[in-house]
Amino acid sequence: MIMDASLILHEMGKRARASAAVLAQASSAKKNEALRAMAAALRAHKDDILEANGRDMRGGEENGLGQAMLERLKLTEQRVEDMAVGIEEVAALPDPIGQTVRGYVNSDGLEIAQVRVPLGVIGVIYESRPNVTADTAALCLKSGNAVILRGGSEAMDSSRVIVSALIEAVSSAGLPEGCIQLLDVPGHEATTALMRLDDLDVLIPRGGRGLKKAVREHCTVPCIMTGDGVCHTYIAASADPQMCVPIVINAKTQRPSACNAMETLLIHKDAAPKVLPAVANALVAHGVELRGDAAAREIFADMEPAADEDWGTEHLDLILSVKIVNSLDEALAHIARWGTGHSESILTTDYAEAEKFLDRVDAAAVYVNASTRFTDGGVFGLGAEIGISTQKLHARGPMGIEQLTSTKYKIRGSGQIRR
Ligand SMILES: NC(=O)C1=CN([C@@H]2O[C@H](COP(=O)(O)OP(=O)(O)OC[C@H]3O[C@@H](n4cnc5c(N)ncnc54)[C@H](OP(=O)(O)O)[C@@H]3O)[C@@H](O)[C@H]2O)C=CC1
Ligand SMILES: N[C@@H](CCC(=O)OP(=O)(O)O)C(=O)O
Repeated sequence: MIMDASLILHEMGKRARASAAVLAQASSAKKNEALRAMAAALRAHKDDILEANGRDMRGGEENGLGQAMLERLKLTEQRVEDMAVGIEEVAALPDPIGQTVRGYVNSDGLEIAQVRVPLGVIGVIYESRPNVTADTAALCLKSGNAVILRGGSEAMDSSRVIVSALIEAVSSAGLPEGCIQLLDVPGHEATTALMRLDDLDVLIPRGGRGLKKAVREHCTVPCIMTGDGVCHTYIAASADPQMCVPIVINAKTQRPSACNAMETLLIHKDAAPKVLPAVANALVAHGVELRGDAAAREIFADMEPAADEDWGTEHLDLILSVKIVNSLDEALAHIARWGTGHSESILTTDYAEAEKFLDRVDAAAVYVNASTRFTDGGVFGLGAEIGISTQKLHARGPMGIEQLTSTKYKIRGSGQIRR
């Protein structure tokens, strides 16, 4: 299987590289034409896509996939339409390629322009969420990059039909079919081979800890990790009690399977007696299982004891760890110890405390008085996102089209030599 995947990928890499060269020179009008054709193709192939998704759903159910994961795998007519609209929104974004980031004349009289260019060939490994296939293909095409997609195995039928519709559209718009390719090989040997594909300019792995570990062990190409989220909400002593229930409920229950959902609630000891009962009752009413430390369980008895491993666990489900802390510093230390650098929030009315939290927490997105669920490319005004980077190099936080570009310097001289 290693040989098979590597051989297949070798050919895919060559096609992607050749297609990337064409795409890098394509006009904005041509790319937008292709994107609009991609949206139309999804609508035209809606029935095939839903049929394939039905097969994936049945497979998921047979294999015991949890409700949250099935919900994320499922497509409906509305979700296919949302995918098409999402691609049209990407088409409507300004083209980043060719933009001048900085332009100046240096002391030698050289005209120096730093301009945006595509990254080249991008590999994306992602979870079993079919809309990511369309979003990622659209973002890569708009930013002038060829992409090799490897979606989650539970969504493979859906991805296959979606990618085939997208390729048909790209080709009808006169761009090379190799701009968008699907690595349609099951098993982790295939994803591991993608991590080693020399033709990739960058790999974007989007997934949980198993994937992260595999990337650390096997990846030989530059990589932007969009990681798991052990996200916290800290209710400070001065928190506005009116805000606590809606924000906590939203952060935990609006989409528990998302990486930006809250996994641990920290509460200052002075706020806990007033706030915890209302918050905990609301969570239980929303079906959330609570796992608390001893102090939390003294205030709200309907909680399982939290084990040490709960603090580091991304449940991705209706399970929440709860801990009472003595100070902001203790909350910061807990987040530094157990957080994954994704999204963290403080609820407070104290300005100094809010600013300290914003400054000290080392995460991609740090919030005051808002739900961690907001960490999202669409919400942040990027159009869509290819993932939320939890690393610092090249890009951090939601990654849209600009984050899929690099720059180069164009220098225009008039005979200068360096002395
Ligand atoms: N920061 C972000 O932008 C995002 C983060 N996430 C995170 O993703 C996780 C949930 O996704 P989940 O369904 O668990 O997806 P996984 O992490 O299990 O899988 C994602 C992809 O990685 C592959 N993969 C998983 N493990 C390995 C491995 N050991 N070696 C090689 N390839 C591997 C999978 O292939 P296969 O399906 O064949 O197993 C799949 O294509 C959560 O932790 C969530 O927070 C999710 C979305 C966005
Ligand atoms: N940006 C996304 C979160 C990304 C994410 O976690 O996706 P998934 O793990 O597939 O549910 C959102 O909040 O909609």
